[in-house]
Amino acid sequence: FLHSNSALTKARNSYSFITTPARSSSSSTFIASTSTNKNPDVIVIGSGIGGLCAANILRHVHKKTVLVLESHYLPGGCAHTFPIKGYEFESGPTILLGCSKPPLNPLRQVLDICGLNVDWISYSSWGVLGDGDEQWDLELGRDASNRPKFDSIIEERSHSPALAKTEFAQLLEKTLPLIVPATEIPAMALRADSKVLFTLLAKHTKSLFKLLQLPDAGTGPFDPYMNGPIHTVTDPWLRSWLDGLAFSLSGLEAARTPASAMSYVLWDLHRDNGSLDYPKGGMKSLVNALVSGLGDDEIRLKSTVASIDIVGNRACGVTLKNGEKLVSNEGVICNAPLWCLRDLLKPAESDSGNGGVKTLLDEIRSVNMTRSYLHLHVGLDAEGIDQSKLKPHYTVWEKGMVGDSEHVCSELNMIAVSNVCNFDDSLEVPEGKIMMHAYACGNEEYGIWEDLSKEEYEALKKERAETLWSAIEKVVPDARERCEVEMIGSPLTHERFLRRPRGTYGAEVESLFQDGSTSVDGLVLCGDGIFPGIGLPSVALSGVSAANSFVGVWKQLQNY
Ligand SMILES: Cc1cc2nc3c(=O)[nH]c(=O)nc-3n(C[C@H](O)[C@H](O)[C@H](O)COP(=O)(O)OP(=O)(O)OC[C@H]3O[C@@H](n4cnc5c(N)ncnc54)[C@H](O)[C@@H]3O)c2cc1C
Repeated sequence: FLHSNSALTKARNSYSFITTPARSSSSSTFIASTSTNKNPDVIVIGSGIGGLCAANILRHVHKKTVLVLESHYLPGGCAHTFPIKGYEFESGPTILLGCSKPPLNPLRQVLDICGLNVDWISYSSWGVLGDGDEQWDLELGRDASNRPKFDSIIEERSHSPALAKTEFAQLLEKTLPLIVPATEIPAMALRADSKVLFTLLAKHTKSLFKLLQLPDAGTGPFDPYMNGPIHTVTDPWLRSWLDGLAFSLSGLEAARTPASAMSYVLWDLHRDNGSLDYPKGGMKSLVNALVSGLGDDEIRLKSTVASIDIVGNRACGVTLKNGEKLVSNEGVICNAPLWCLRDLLKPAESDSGNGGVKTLLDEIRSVNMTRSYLHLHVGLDAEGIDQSKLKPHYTVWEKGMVGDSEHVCSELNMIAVSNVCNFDDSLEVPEGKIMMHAYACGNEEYGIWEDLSKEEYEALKKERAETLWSAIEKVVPDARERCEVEMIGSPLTHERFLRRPRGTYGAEVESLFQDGSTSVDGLVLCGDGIFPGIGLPSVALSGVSAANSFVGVWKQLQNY
């Protein structure tokens, strides 16, 4: 308790350092005065949630020294928060489940095992706004007769409700075995190499046995549950809903989303007391908690890694963009997106020990990207807005949910509107104001934004953001008159500030790395390019797995 309190103070201090322009512009890298100049055991490239989780597990559980190198001036990667005119806008995630009640997701497991505290706000419904007058609330959990509350939505919305309800009930039943890994196996049991079989055998034999009976051991896409042979969803409304739900998880329709992620989300949303969770104080408090778990000299911001130094076939450190060389005793964890990693691997033609690098580069070449994002962040005057009538989140289907010509996931159709001031009054916004974030999820084409003049670029931003504005207006009709801050983010903004090549949401499920192991000794990967892919719980899991592979099986088993 004492540790986490002092650590939080440290996080606050370091955050004020990060957000104070006068200080942050005074130096190109953040090197704490307490730096010991000793080589860390493990260097972590990137302070996304995956990298921060890996570093915390290494430090707190395995007692290794770490150094996290982040190219941005803010930590958190896609989950970072940025201050503008008194508002703390969130650049990405807001929707989480499995943080407030068991079974706890890997992210919450990391916080717990490392003694880091975040308070969680739970809520149990979000709004859905379709074309025309369509408007309904997705109520989570079960009703008095223990049926998913979602059944009554199906009843109202599907044209063949009896069929749709049966198909949904069967879907929940048939996907139940897939939640074994998420509900029975703690993240600490996993590791990014084949020795994972030993840890599972030693401590989780029954669950391992169940896992091995799953198709593809649970790592495949959801397709067999949407289109057969395991189960077929034929009802058009239900199919659209599942596609939309999947799309916000993976940037892909349901059939191409990881079956394990889909099954877990379906189970968790519709279980007894199903709810969603949000870190009180916003994503900043989550990132701060993870940063506070590291020593002052264990994270350096504005430190872009230019290459991973590989001698023979072993990763033994990195070179920064400013030429500084940093050596690690045991290896390197890369949390940067896979396409960034590609640029950090430079095989020397003359070195015959570079076979591992070439193999890894070939693997990365075969990874396909999902598309990008369009963002609209607004600060609004809240006078007269009755938040009790609003929801913390909306899914807006601008062109409808079930269309003949337009797929539910088609361009600028599904817009997420996040209204987190609805339930968290501790967020940083000026007095009497609220902030909203509307975004077109993972389907914005990067190509249309390339090679434009400044004028063309600004005009395109205005034009494309009209759809996002219209989504916000469905929630607050006079939003434009209330607006005092407006920021439109294109795929180029996404690429620049989230360091995501071509602004991508992440890797397509078919090309995810199955685990973080690589053909280069001492180089382990974590983040949303690694199974189970996109999402904070998933990247936390790959972070833990990467960290665990820096200790032997026996030590890992002793440590949890
Ligand atoms: C708009 C949006 C909404 C989302 N909503 C949700 C949601 O509601 N719920 C959910 O669970 N998930 C959501 N996600 C997905 C989730 O945010 C991501 O999957 C997750 O944050 C990715 O984390 P990561 O650890 O893989 O890496 P990233 O967040 O990509 O972090 C990688 C880090 O590496 C750094 N880096 C890259 N190259 C270098 C280099 N050469 N040197 C040093 N540092 C480098 C980057 O700056 C970055 O900080 C959303 C994402 C977005 C964009």
